[in-house]
Parts: sequence; structure tokens; C-alpha cells
Amino acid sequence: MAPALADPFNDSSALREFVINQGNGVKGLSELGLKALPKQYIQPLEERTCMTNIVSQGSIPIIDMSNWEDPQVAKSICDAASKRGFFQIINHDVPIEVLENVKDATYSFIRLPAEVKNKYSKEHWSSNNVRFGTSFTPQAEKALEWKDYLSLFYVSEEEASALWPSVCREQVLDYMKKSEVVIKQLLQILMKGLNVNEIDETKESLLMGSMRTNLNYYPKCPNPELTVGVGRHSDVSTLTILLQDEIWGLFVRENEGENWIHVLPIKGSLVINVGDVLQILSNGRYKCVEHRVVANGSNNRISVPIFVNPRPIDMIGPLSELIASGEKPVYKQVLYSDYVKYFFRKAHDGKKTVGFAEL
Ligand SMILES: COc1cc(/C=C/C(=O)SCCNC(=O)CCNC(=O)[C@H](O)C(C)(C)COP(=O)(O)OP(=O)(O)OC[C@H]2O[C@@H](n3cnc4c(N)ncnc43)[C@H](O)[C@@H]2OP(=O)(O)O)ccc1O
Ligand SMILES: O=C(O)CCC(=O)C(=O)O
Ligand SMILES: [Fe+2]
Repeated sequence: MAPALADPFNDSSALREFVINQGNGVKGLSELGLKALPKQYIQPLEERTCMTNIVSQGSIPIIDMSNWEDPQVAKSICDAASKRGFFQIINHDVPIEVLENVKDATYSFIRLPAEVKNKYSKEHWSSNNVRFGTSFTPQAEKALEWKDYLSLFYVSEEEASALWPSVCREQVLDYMKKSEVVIKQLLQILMKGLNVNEIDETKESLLMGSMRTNLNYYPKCPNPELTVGVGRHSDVSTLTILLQDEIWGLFVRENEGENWIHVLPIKGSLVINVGDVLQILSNGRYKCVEHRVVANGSNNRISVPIFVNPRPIDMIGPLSELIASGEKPVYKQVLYSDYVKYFFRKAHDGKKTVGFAEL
């Protein structure tokens, strides 16, 4: 009898060597045409998406930004941020070509040979400002996640020219730059909703002093029901602006319950979500909400979030205006970079990161 073929990745170190050390990522695994998901990606039952917990008719609010100064639009945005934590915007000022270009550029980067992408990995690149990686934090995770990504922290045009991969640099810079207008509109509305009517330079820097753009790639997966694209988490940003392609995959927790709402892909729209920082600054008024991405057995998927953040050196805590008006603080002041390091050093565990700042 012929010996059974050994599972090429039965040995965990062989899988890590191929996926992480050689930079093949889950794209490389997907292209091997494996019949079954390697065991290292099998998530515990409670982390897999149970389709019975999907709200079939549910959706997050869709807000038309063409009259963004209209008080009704402002009300919809503040309501969505305080009740749902997620909404989509249409008729915003970011041109459709800019969005299409950044999606194409994501594929241009992802299709580079593994050894070229691997130059940008944590092990091979001198700075954390550019990072090619896979899963979320593989050194801390019991089960890996089915995602590869490139993460680009913006410092300056000069640094981007010197350090960012040339196949996607201009498109990502353009996407970030063109999104700034809508980011400022949203922050102005959200601050007004807290009776903070003036955004001076210091406040602007606290709300949006740094930005990080990720290019996420979720290739077709064998046994998608056993794993996740991204596990349950909330973002450690002020706001996240997310561009998704036409492939479904993003789910948002409904009202802190057991049910999940699917975020319908709408061409030209942007998904907006409140991050942990805005929940903390607003003393809990605006809600960051758990979300996750399922793996897909039929299609590859990409998404391009811009994380709008304070600067690493900023202290974050409830805004002084809220405390001066008599609110009892729910959060203490913490250094933003300590907060982010805490997030990156543990596996995705839902909304628990905000606990780091709770009083
Ligand atoms: C990847 O999958 C994800 C990502 C996300 C992301 C959601 C967000 O909200 S991103 C926005 C985060 N905010 C910022 O980046 C802005 C502020 N930046 C900083 O404070 C710092 O640049 C820093 C990120 C804290 C890094 O500072 P540094 O002094 O260089 O600290 P280190 O000790 O070197 O790094 C700490 C720890 O984090 C890991 N790490 C750093 N950058 C990244 C990155 N881009 N992606 C993944 N991990 C990163 C680093 O390796 C260190 O870990 P060790 O284990 O090596 O100690 C949401 C969902 C996802 O699935
Ligand atoms: O891919 C998506 O739709 C969402 C990804 C996400 O939540 C993240 O990168 O923080
Ligand atoms: Fe996220």
C-alpha cells in the first residue's frame, strides 16, 4: 500500500516558515489549492460565525453626505455614532476614481512575489511605520486569522517616498489626502454633538494627528466556516474610514447582543466606525462596536481602512469640556502609544481593549 501523503503543514513550524518567515502569507496557502484548512487556522467554536446569529433584514444606517451641513444629516451621524457605532456614507467628497485606484493598487501590492513583499515584514524592515504581515499578532494567537496586510503609518510625503512600496504609494497617499475633507466634516459634526463647538489646532491634533492605512487581503479559503478573516475587535482609532470591495464579509455586533449585522457592500460608499479613542474622548457617549470579517470559500476580498488617530505622544481621556459640564469621567488619561501597544500585544478579544483606560 502506498504511504499516505503527509500533511505539508502538520508540523506548525513548517507552516510558520512558509506563511510568516518566507512571506507567502495566506495568499500562498490559498494558491496551493489545499483541500482542507491547516489546523493552525481552526478557531474555537465560539469565534466562528454562526449564520443563525445573522440579522437577515438588519443593516447599518446609510447617510447621504451631499448636504452635510444640514442639521438632519448631523443628527443622523450623531445618532448612528452613539447607538450603532457604524454607518455608511454615500455622496461624500472622495472621488470614485480615487477609491478604484487604491483598490487596484492593493492588488498590485498583493500580487508582488512573496520575497519582495517580505522585505516589508517586521523581521526585515527597520521601521514599524511600514509593515507587511499576516493574521493579526501571530506570536500571541492560539489560532491564526485568514488575512494578509500591508500597514502604512503616515509621517510625511518624504518618508512615504523613501519607505512605502512604489506600486501603491501614490494611490494610498491620494486616498488619504482626499479623505481628509470628509474626516474633518465628520469630526466637526461629532464634536458639535458633544457641545464642543470649536476644533482648535490642539483638538484637531488629538482627534486626527496621525493616520494609518492598511491594505487587507482575504484570499479564497478552504473550510471558511472553521476560521475567521479578522476576529472580533474594535479599532484603536478615533474614527475608521473603510473602503470595501463588492465581496461580502464584514459583520458588526448588534446592540451588544448575540446578533451580527452584515455591512452591505455599496459601490462608492465608505463605511465609518467609531474607534476606542472616540468612545474614550466622548466619555462613552459615542460607541466603538465589535466587528469581524468572515473568511470566504468562493472569492478573494480586499478592504482598505484608514485609521484616524491621535499622535502616539498624546494623552487620551474624556474631553475637558465634558468634565467641566459636570460629567463624571468613566475613563482615565492614558498615553495613546501605550494603549496601541496593549492592543497589538494580545490576540483579538472583542471590545476588551477599552478596559485599559477604564477608571
Ligand atoms: C493588523 O491587523 C489589524 C490591525 C488593526 C488596526 C487597528 C487600528 O486601529 S490601527 C491604528 C493604530 N494606531 C497607530 O498606529 C497610531 C499610533 N502609533 C503608535 O502609537 C506607534 O506607532 C505603535 C503602533 C505603538 C508602534 O510604536 P513602537 O514604538 O514602534 O512600538 P513597538 O513596541 O515597536 O510596537 C508595539 C507592538 O505593536 C506591534 N505593531 C506595531 N505596529 C504594528 C502594525 N502596524 N501592525 C501590527 N502590529 C504592529 C509591534 O510588533 C509590537 O509588538 P511586539 O509583539 O513585537 O512587541 C485592526 C484589526 C486588525 O486585524
Ligand atoms: O475588512 C474589513 O471589512 C474590516 C477590517 C477591519 O475591521 C480592520 O482592519 O480593522
Ligand atoms: Fe476593524
